[in-house]
Amino acid sequence: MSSMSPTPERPRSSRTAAVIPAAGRGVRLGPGAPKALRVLGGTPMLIHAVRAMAASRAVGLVVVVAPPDGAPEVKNLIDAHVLPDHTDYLVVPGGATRQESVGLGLDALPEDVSVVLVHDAARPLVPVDTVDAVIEAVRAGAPAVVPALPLADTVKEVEPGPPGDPEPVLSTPVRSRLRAVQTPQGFDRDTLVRAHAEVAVDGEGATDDAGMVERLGSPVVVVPGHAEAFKVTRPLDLVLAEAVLARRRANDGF
Ligand SMILES: Nc1ccn([C@@H]2O[C@H](COP(=O)(O)OP(=O)(O)OP(=O)(O)O)[C@@H](O)[C@H]2O)c(=O)n1
Ligand SMILES: C[C@](O)(CO)[C@H](O)COP(=O)(O)O
Repeated sequence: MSSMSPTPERPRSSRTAAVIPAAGRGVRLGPGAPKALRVLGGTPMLIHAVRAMAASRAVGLVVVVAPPDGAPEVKNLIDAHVLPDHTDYLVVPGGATRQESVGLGLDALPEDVSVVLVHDAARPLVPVDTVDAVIEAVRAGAPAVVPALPLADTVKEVEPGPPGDPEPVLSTPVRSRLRAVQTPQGFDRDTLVRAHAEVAVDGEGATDDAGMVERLGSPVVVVPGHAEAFKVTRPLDLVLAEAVLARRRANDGF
């Protein structure tokens, strides 16, 4: 494990890098430290997410996008935790939206990276098999790959109104055609960089990176996601994450 300065280097061979947007505040999780720094099983969520990417032999570099004023703290945190020898990392400050933070992570990639994963720090428990399946699909030629799961709930499209008011239903999409999308999402680097440079997104920005690639007109494919790749968004998700981690530790015997 080693840290690098965020300057481009000359290409030597083609590497796969993971960009981890971790600059969010975690408003929906409630008051406390920035979400990525909250502890899960005694270890910050961000460290779980970094290790989940580094668990793949294919990932040679992890770029962590820290809260805008928290890059030194995040670098110290990662320095204090063990990562596999094959994994370099960089820490860069993030932006006001997830999209902006991912863009700042992409700007920091060295020249020799050709495949990029974008993985939410808020999905700390994604299994390595899911990471590898995404990378494999990109390496096999897909410019954009997303892990996703079928939905358990029926979904309604509504006309949004003021919070708490009844909202008229506009339609019920056919559930069997819907997928709930997770991360890591995997990309051919040039495609993702072009999407971030060319796709204009209004309002809050894009909710995921594959959506931006779709707007370019490039194909996006789905591979099977995993139940344990869920996003820690609300307090109940933390309870589930602690339970998953406790079960893993019991199974691993430590
Ligand atoms: N300005 C932002 C906002 C979000 N993220 C990251 O994007 C991922 C997914 O975002 P989300 O789960 O919505 O995190 P938060 O924005 O922190 O959550 P909330 O909307 O509840 O504040 C997280 O790893 C988060 O740290 C980021 O890097 N920069
Ligand atoms: C990228 C993502 O995790 C895919 O499901 C999701 O869209 C992030 O949304 P958030 O509101 O920024 O958590």
